[in-house]
Formats: sequence, C-alpha cells, structure tokens
Amino acid sequence: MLMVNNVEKYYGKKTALSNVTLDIPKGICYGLVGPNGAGKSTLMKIIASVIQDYKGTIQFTNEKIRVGYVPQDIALEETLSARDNLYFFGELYGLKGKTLKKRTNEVLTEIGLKERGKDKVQSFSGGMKRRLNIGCGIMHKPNLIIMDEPTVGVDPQSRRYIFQMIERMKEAGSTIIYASHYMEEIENVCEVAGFMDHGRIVENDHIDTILKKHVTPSVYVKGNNCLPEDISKYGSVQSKEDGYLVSSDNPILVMEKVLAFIKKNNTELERLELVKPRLEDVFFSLTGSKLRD
Ligand SMILES: Nc1ncnc2c1ncn2[C@@H]1O[C@H](COP(=O)(O)OP(=O)(O)OP(=O)(O)O)[C@@H](O)[C@H]1O
Repeated sequence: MLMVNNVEKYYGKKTALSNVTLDIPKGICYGLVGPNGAGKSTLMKIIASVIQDYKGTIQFTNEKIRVGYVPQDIALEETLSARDNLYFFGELYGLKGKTLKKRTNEVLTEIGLKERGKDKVQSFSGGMKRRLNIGCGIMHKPNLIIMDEPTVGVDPQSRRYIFQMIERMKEAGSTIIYASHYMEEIENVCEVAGFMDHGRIVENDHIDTILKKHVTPSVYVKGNNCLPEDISKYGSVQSKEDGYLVSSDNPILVMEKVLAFIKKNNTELERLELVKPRLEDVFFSLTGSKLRD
C-alpha cells in the first residue's frame, strides 16, 4: 500500500527523521509508537503531504489512494456547529450540494454526534471534539487514514468509540496509520507496529512477532517453598516481589512442574500465573527510553 524509503527530515540543523524505511500493507492498522519528540508527527505529515520538504521517497501502490489526515492538534472552528465544520472540510475536498449533505449526515452518525450536529463545537467535551476532528478527516471517504494521537485528552467512552470506528474502517478495507505513546492502545488496535526513537525506526514488525522476538515467556510463582529444586532445568529464575519469575520457552511445563511439586510436598502456593509479555518492556529494552515520563 505504502512504501517509505530512506526518508530524512531536518528542521534547521535538527534531525527529526533519519533513514526511515517502512512498508505498510493494505487493510491493517499500523501503530507508530515513540516518546515525545521521536518524530511520529513529522513522519505522518510527510506521508500526508503536509510537509513536502524532505529527503527520500514516499511511494503508494498503483491503486488510487485517498489520504485522510487527522492532526494531533484539534483543527475545528469552535464558534461553528459540528455540521458546519464538516461542511467546511467536505467543501475543501470538493464535495457539493446533495452529496455534501448526505456525507455530512453519514459522518455525524459514524462519529456518534448525530444528535449534536447543530450544536457549536465550543459546547463539546474533549472527546466529542476529537471525534469531530476525525470526522473532518474522513469526509472524502479516504482509504488511507492517518491519525496522530487521536485519543489524547479523551474520556473512556469516546476512546471506545474511536476504537470501534477504527475497526469499522479496517472492515471496509481502509488502511490506518495510528500514532500514539499509549502502548496499550497500539496492542489493542494495531496488527503491525513501528517503534520510533530519536527519529529512527528501531523495530518494525507484526506485534506478535515483536513479542516473540524480544520476550521470553515467563511464569510468576509466589508461596512458601514452592519452587522445585531442579526448576532451573526448565528456565532461568530470578527473585521478584517476594516470589520468583521463571523465564522459559515452555511456561506451561514450568507450571506443571511447580504444581506437581506443590501436590507432592503439600506446600502453600499463593500465586502462580503466566506473565503476559508487554510491548512497553520491549520498547524499553530496545531504546532505554520510557514512552511516558
Ligand atoms: N516545526 C518544527 N520546527 C523545529 N523543530 C521541530 C518542528 N516540528 C518538530 N520539531 C522537532 O522535531 C523532532 C520530532 O518532532 P515530532 O513532533 O515529529 O515528534 P513526535 O514523535 O510526534 O512527538 P509528540 O508525541 O510530542 O508529538 C522533535 O525534536 C521536535 O522538537
């Protein structure tokens, strides 16, 4: 769908992007993750043609691509109604007359603001403004939608709404590029992720593959004398919060061994659980940076 080849961007002497190369397939949600200042917005603006002064190339596949860009900063006119904001963006995209009216109604329904279409934006909550901001970016039915931090300052209800919209967009065959520094969101809505740090892509793959590549599954065990002496045969053991973390390629076997030992020795077990590998830990181990301060 989209190929980013050796893209570099400088703001004066400052390097914002360095040798960024990516291949984003059609019909997925691609998550761009990185801390503040990593270069996510700059890359998205380049893909959306908002920034045109850069080195390298952006190539789209042959199919006709209509790009929708939802900026990080809310770009709405507060003194106008939701409907009039959508009209304005629809007209920018060349929609007119009945088509514009029909599409505005569709988008108001899509973003869950049908009942609030006539109300001025200044009376909206942060989450409603975010949803309308997305609505403005999809008036022309784009098939590549670029969303820059769409859930910042958003209440849980609007957040859920935005995730459901993304699911519907994917079902309709659209491709989404989604920037965030909330790793849980990327894990929930994206199939593929690119990790950015200091203007570089430091990892880029299917989320499951990233986790398999960088994290050994582990089991957490807590209780009195509940680890078999020979457990190190099955994984590496380290102390953690009054218990033990046993990292092993076969965590189920570790659990079986612990349970068999407990049964045989009648010892007391407080906790035994599979530890879910987290993308956030992978990001930290690759970059030494936390996503949020
Ligand atoms: N217009 C600009 N002029 C000068 N420097 C800029 C400009 N825009 C961004 N930068 C710098 O380029 C780097 C990348 O910024 P960018 O906004 O792309 O990062 P980001 O990952 O989107 O961060 P955030 O999550 O804070 O939006 C940062 O060091 C930033 O200070």
